[in-house]
Amino acid sequence: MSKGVLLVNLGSPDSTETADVRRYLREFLSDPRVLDINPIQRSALVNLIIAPTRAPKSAEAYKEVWTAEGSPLITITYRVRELLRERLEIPVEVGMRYGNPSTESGIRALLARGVKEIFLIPLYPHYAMSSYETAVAKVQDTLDRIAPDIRLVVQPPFYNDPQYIDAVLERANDALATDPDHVLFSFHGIPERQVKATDPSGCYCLRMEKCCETRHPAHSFCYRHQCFTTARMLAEKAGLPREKWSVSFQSRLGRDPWLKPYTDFVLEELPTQGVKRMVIFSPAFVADCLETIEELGMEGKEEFLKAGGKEYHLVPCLNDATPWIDLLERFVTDYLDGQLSV
Ligand SMILES: C=CC1=C(C)c2cc3[nH]c(cc4nc(cc5[nH]c(cc1n2)c(C)c5CCC(=O)O)C(CCC(=O)O)=C4C)c(C)c3C=C
Ligand SMILES: [Fe+2]
Ligand SMILES: [Fe+2]
Repeated sequence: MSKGVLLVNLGSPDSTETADVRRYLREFLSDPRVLDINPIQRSALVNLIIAPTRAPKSAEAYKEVWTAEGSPLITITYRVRELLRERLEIPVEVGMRYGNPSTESGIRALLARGVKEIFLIPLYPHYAMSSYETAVAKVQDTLDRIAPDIRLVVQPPFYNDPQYIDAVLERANDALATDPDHVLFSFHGIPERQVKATDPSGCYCLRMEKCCETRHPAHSFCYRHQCFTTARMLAEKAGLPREKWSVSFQSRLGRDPWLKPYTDFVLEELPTQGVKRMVIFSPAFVADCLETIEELGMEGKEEFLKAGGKEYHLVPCLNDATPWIDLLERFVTDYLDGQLSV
């Protein structure tokens, strides 16, 4: 059977024009897996509050990171596609969950090559309904609509894959060589209620103390547990003593409680605890994007320095680094060798 690979990431606006950013935010935040509230409230919130007020602010932020080629997230994902194509004999396409190139265009490009089975790699190491789950659902829904006979096989989250851990650490050699006082692992946040919503037992995650540190089947879907595991594995592999590293969650939106501690608060607090030199990782993102370049690289750095910090080193994402391409290639060869079931 003819097989092909689809890489799916989050997506960016088409340009930094406010109208394009507004269109992108509307599509993104109308997703019930992102704003998981009553549909009438969601529509009111998106159309009456977020689209008018957030779009101009986000457009300014996007201007800070935009390059001559466009959005970093999109151009990096295209480079990854090219590098994978050089190594594989089966077609490789890209589709974004929101915006362009759309998920559907990626699928149609594979269908045009005669592909009958798609191997989907959601470009997220961790499971969250607002990232991994919605990417899989979008691909499945699109296939049901335009090509119901096509089979779909999905790469599971790889947050604890030793090869992913090594690939992330390889990006940190220069930063860690600065002998930091503290290392912060900052993950994209999600609302606490979404951790509870994806708990299949309905009674475990965030409902008891240390839930994420004790073994439990719910952890196949627990973003918080998976982030903690990635951070612990990175810290252990880097030989960091326990008191020299911590985890935080960034990019919250709205007033509901999100996973804590919040990165911006931690960055202001660390200098008051004697931390002058720090290194910050963002292991939830495989490609540099608005949330790493602007939020951590610019805003976060300013917050830390203003609070009395002296040195701040942001570890670049995996981007198009060879160990990451090696890992993606391994995912595909494992799939082709039949090590993943449909
Ligand atoms: C790591 C995976 C991501 C999760 C989980 C996630 C959850 C999540 N995000 C928002 C709201 C926004 N996120 C925005 C940007 C953005 N988010 C991710 C990844 C995850 N989001 C990425 C890679 C990016 C950058 C995209 C780019 O073009 O570079 C934005 C847009 C920018 C802004 O206005 O801040 C919003 C909005 C929610 C509400 C959420 C979970 C519920
Ligand atoms: Fe996000
Ligand atoms: Fe948990």
